[in-house]
Amino acid sequence: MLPIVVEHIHKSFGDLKALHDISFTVNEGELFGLIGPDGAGKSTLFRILTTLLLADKGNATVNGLDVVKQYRTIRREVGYMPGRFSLYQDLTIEENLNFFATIFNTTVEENYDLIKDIYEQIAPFAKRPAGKLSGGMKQKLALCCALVHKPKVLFLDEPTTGVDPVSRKEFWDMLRRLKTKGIPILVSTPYMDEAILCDRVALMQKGAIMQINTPANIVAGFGMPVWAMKADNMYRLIRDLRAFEGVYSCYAFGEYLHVTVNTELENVKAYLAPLGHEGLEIKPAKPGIEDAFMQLMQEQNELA
Ligand SMILES: Nc1ncnc2c1ncn2[C@@H]1O[C@H](COP(=O)(O)OP(=O)(O)OP(=O)(O)O)[C@@H](O)[C@H]1O
Repeated sequence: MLPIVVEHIHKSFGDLKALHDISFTVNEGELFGLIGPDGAGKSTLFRILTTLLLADKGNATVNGLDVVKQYRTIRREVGYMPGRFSLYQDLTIEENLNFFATIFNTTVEENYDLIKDIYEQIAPFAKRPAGKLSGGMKQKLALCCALVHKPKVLFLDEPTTGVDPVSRKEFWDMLRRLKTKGIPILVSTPYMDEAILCDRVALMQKGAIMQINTPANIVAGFGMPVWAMKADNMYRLIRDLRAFEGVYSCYAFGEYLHVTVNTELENVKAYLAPLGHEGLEIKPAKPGIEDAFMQLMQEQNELA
């Protein structure tokens, strides 16, 4: 039995198609990522799978249970960390955790082995109200609360959004450790650097899945050379490159632009030369998952 099966799910809000024909499966023990920008439909899908929202069309099962007919059992069996902070701000760390344990008819002690690693990091602040914790600590507490009843499947909706880079890294280290305990995890993120930490990912945009694969296969399937470019005036460089028909895609990547071209590179250089860009640098770049994602987004936009 697969932990998550999604078949042809559709969901609209008025005229807006939030999800369009979404299908995928999550395997036993898998860390599966839904990757996409704001508005891609990730939270809507989480809400359908955690039985908080009904799809217009399509079927889905979680741990073999139908999200419509068996919603009560699913609610008992899954852990869900919603995108927005879900804890009680006035309750302390300890009180929040005990509260979540109680509503699932269990105790913190009963499943302590599962949360021990994470809880120990916030235990020194056990008496502090959740509202007074840093973003990274809130996120650890929210994860403990989602795990306290030993869920059979874990849903984490944008757990690292708005969290500092160090806490983001720590969080992903925690997820890798959780994975070794065999809990299948569906996690969403808008951050591409987190995509590569998943076993498989679905790249989403505007309510549709563009590709599902392992991060390595997605990168391997990227068929174009990528050029890293920079100049003193990056704003003008990006504007000039995007205005040139020989440039296929161009977007900011760290301190460089990542550029793909549908002409010889020499033609791009010849186009830029008279424009007088100071400090212009052009060098080959190694394609990453961001490049694959941008290419897929562009292809989808061209089809639309
Ligand atoms: N209850 C609702 N009523 C109307 N529109 C909605 C509702 N919920 C979501 N939407 C719209 O559906 C689309 C998908 O939203 P969703 O929250 O699922 O995206 P997301 O990928 O999770 O991004 P975000 O990080 O912004 O939440 C967006 O355009 C959003 O405005």
